[in-house]
Amino acid sequence: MLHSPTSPLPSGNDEAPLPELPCLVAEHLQNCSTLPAIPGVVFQVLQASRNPDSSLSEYIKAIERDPALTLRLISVANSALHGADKPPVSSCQAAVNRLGTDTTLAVVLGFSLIDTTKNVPGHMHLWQRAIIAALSVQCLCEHLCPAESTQLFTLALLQDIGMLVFHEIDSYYPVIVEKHLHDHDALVAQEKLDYGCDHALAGAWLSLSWGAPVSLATGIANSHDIYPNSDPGGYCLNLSSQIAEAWLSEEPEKRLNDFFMSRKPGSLLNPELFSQVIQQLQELLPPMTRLFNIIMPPHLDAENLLLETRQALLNQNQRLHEQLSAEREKFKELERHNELLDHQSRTDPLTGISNRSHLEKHLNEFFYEAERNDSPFSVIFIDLDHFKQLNDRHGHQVGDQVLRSFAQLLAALSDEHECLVGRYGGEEFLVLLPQKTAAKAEELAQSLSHSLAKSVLALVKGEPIKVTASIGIASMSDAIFRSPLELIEAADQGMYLAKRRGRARISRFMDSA
Ligand SMILES: Nc1nc2c(ncn2[C@@H]2O[C@H](COP(=O)(O)OP(=O)(O)OP(=O)(O)O)[C@@H](O)[C@H]2O)c(=O)[nH]1
Repeated sequence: MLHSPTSPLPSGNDEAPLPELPCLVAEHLQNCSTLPAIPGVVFQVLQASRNPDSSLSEYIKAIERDPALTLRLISVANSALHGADKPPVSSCQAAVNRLGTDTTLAVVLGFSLIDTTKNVPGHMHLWQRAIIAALSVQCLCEHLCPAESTQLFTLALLQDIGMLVFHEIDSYYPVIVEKHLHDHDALVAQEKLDYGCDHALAGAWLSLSWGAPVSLATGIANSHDIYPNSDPGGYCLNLSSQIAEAWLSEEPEKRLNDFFMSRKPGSLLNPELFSQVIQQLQELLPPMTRLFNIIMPPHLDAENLLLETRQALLNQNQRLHEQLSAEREKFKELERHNELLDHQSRTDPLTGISNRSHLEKHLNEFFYEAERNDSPFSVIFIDLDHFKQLNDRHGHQVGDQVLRSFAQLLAALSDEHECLVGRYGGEEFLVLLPQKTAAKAEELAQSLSHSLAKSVLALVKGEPIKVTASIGIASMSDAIFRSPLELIEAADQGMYLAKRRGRARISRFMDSA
């Protein structure tokens, strides 16, 4: 961006924290004789507003020089916007007192600018937008940030005055405005492309050139910024622009409804506030447009709009509710699926009891816990006898059935005693007995042998199939085991001893030593 060759600022404003204007705009602002001239009265009000030491009487003295302006200011002070529930004022002093300096300045500037520009093609829309935005921001601020209300009223009313500059610079500008009449963001983007800055910055410098306070100029410059919920003043300003744009669109009810429905979750604009703002605007707009001498923007069917908004809200809530239920169902489904995966990762598919990796995980846990606490921990290693023969004689399917039935016996055992049972591989099974001594493990092994002896594990053509098992037992107290694997190997050795001794029996690792 080029530096402006000659600053449009009156002396004393050099410290204004504004970005520089592009050369083209700065030159026009400096030299353009057709830009709206500020009447002497307004100039004096501006002077007073720039001086922090000015008293209200200086505003009043300046305004009283123009009886017509004084009358209009009194009317504003008595309007529904400022004078509702208050006794009417009849003097300039009382009006300025009621309105405060910010609003007085806005109204005085507004009157003068509107009077001088309203007959220029395209300008009426600008002022209608300004009035709707100013009234909206005032209504919103009353509820969300009353302390900022008057300042933001001024800002909203004057935020688009920079458009007057572009109207003077470029005879094609009215076409651009017309093209983007209902899309302010698109207009701003086009201005930046064509002139190197938007009308907010041009308006800020224009206001400074008239002698407006730096705070007002900065506010105008930043009026297109997007403000978060946490900055209620800025947020109200954003909302007011959107309301004004929707109000002046071709389908105001629909656009306002869409605008409300598209607000972000957690927005400060709740349904009650929205309906209050729309109703207040309906009441305030006619007298205000009369006061400012501008054409009344289209009248809305507010009742219908609010009905539609309420209905849309209900539909939205219903949709949200349905979405939430669907998501909950999806989540439950996912949970079920995860549970299934978890179960599958722990379970031996043939027998339905714990698989080897699950056994090993717990073996580690029990082993190190016993080691740490010097507490008992025993392991039972079971190998079904002559299983190859069984498979060979009756087939694999019968073998599978036997494995499943044996696993059920083991599972019943784990229900009775605090232990973990699982298939270690092939026809080998493990029982892990945390907190159990070798003697307890032996008791349990015997009980298993007895129930195995009584159990029919499969039927082949009505013939009962029974099996025996060789069982080995190892316990933490049997030796110094350096790892969980060494304890399992010891139980395995016990099992082999049982095999060597003739199968269908129980042997302890201790006996093999
Ligand atoms: N049906 C079936 N058989 C299996 C399965 N896994 C391993 N086997 C069989 O189990 C048999 C184990 O045979 P061996 O290791 O020789 O042992 P054994 O025949 O039981 O003899 P001993 O252990 O000495 O009593 C093999 O024939 C394997 O094919 C399985 O999932 N289903």
